[in-house]
Amino acid sequence: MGDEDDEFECETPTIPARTAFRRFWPLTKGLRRWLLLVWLCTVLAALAETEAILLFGDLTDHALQKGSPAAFWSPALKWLGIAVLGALVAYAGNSLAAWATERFVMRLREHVFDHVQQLPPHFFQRHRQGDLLSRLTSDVEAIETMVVSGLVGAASAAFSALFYAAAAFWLRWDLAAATFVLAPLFWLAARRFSGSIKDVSREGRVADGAITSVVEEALGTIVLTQAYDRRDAERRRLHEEATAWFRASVRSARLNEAYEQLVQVIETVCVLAVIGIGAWEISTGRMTLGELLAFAAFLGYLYPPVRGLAQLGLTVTAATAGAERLIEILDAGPSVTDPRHPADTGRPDGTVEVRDVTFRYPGADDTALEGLSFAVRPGELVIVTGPSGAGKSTVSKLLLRFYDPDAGDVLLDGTPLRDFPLARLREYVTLLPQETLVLHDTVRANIACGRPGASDQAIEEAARAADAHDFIVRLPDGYDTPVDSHSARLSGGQLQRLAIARAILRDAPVLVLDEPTTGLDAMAARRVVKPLRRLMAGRTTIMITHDLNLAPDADRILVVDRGRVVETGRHDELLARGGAYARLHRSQNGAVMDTGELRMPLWEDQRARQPDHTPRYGQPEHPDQHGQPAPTYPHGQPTQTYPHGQGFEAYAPAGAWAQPGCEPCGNMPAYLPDGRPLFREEQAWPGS
Ligand SMILES: Nc1ncnc2c1ncn2[C@@H]1O[C@H](COP(=O)(O)OP(=O)(O)OP(=O)(O)O)[C@@H](O)[C@H]1O
Repeated sequence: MGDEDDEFECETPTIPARTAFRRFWPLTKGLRRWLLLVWLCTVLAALAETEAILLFGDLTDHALQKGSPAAFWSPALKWLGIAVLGALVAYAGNSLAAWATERFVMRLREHVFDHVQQLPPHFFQRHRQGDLLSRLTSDVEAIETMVVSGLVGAASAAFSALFYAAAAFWLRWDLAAATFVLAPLFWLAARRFSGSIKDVSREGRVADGAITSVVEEALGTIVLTQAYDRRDAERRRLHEEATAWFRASVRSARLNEAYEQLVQVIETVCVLAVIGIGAWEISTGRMTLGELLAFAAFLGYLYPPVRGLAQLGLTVTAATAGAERLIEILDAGPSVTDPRHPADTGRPDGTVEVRDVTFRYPGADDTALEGLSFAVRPGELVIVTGPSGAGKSTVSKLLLRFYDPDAGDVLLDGTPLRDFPLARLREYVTLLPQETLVLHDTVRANIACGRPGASDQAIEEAARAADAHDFIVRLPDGYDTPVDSHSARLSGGQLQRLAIARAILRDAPVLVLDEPTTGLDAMAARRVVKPLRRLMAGRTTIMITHDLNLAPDADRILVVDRGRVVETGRHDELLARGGAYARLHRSQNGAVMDTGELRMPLWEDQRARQPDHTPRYGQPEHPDQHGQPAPTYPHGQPTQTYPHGQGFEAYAPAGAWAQPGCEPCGNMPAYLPDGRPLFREEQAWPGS
């Protein structure tokens, strides 16, 4: 797998236009007969033009040169009829061509998008999002100019060129032969320019992707930019990429223009040759003026397709640069696929076994997991903890089968995960990722995506179980309020509870929670605990976390380090053992803020250190709302600044722990030392 994926880090491969064309041609299936029709329309339009030119010669010789108005009407009416017919055919052909090309673009974009959605997580870590966006938009359109417009254009231009050339030969073969001697000049000019145009197009496309990436990244980190006044740095980054793009665009325009002008000069040479020879022929009486004008008109019609053919070569060459970038994506395969012979299991009970698993990320030097083993019985809660980079999140990726292990197996109810159909497996194992993922849709749709087709009642029940119903109904449109990931309407904790409601609705037997309280402040984390417990009840849960507040609840704790389990046991046993877990626990308690209910043991420690439960800074001056004496503070001044949780704990009056809006949570503080409630009622809608 390693070799196969190393390509992610390679330069985009260069490929010939023919290979690129063959790669995308199958996507025209179903459109080909329409393309043939477009080509037929072009042929008919060319025939109409030819007839019009012959009528023009006729008019010149009979009506104009002889000054006979009577000779005007018949050819003029025929010409008009042909012009109208030609216009209708051209309209139909061009409309059909637009329909076919847009359809192709749509199909190609969906094809690439669908493929991208199956790619493994490391693909997205190694490619900038903006660059992927530009590949899915402008590069997709470039391919169209190669495959559909390119092909139809080439076929039409080739036909027109041949047709007008034949007509010119038919009119005067000697004159035609004399002018066609110069035709290879067009081909030489196109050849001279095509290499440079491909290089410069490639540079332009890469720069285009880089600009989209910089803008996308800058908008994603706008708070950092503003808070650290990084506007100049971001502007410089954009300027660098924009300069590359600017240079490529200007060079490309210059090359195209130079080619155009060179072709104009070649055309002028041809026209002058015709007029020169024509003048000679007329003077000797071998040709009429009408014939010469008709011949010149054929040449006038002949040049655009000839020039178009050469230009098309350049367009296709430029589009190949886009094709290379798309093929690079399409060649990146998903890391896992559906089994050929899927296991025929019903809903599993939820026994999970990780058996001697070794895993290395594609392209990485070191193994992320090394002989890792553990088992979880149905309904158990197992916490996987350990230092940063130990391999905890990698465990979650293997449990969801984003990757298959290099050695060993991950089993669900005794069946290897690779034997389950992927869609079915992800119904059975639900991930609650560290970053709360929100769809750009309504609150209802965000919960319902846990189980598409769920009834409104089921959605509401899930929201209630996730303690989300109350804040949802306070939103302006309740469940129909639109939200998105950058929405300021919902706090981190509220978004997390939406995600919990979604997971409750999904009702999978196995849950993988990746740092469910990380990134939440103490109060938000506290509000998430009860919904989390409801979610975990009766399900096999593997919780990956640094936060050890739920550790006492766990049936087993696995301490992972450098991809191996270094300790395992229950919270008390591991603390008593005084090993890696005890050290982790100690370091966390020394560094982390209070998370309310989660931190009961700490608070009890605190109380244990003050056996008489007397507030540290003296006796109360007045009783608080619960009839408890309010504490006094140094110099008798209530303190309102709490630099961190520990400071707060030190000030919190013993016995005042109760959270408004939640059932009594034991001896937790409910009020700040100055009497304000510790937990404000949630504002569902800032400013509402
Ligand atoms: N896409 C990747 N490609 C290569 N190596 C990776 C990739 N993702 C993770 N790793 C490496 O695998 C190892 C385990 O990473 P993992 O994310 O599982 O650690 P973790 O314990 O979850 O860390 P943290 O607590 O900081 O999230 C680390 O050494 C990490 O650098």
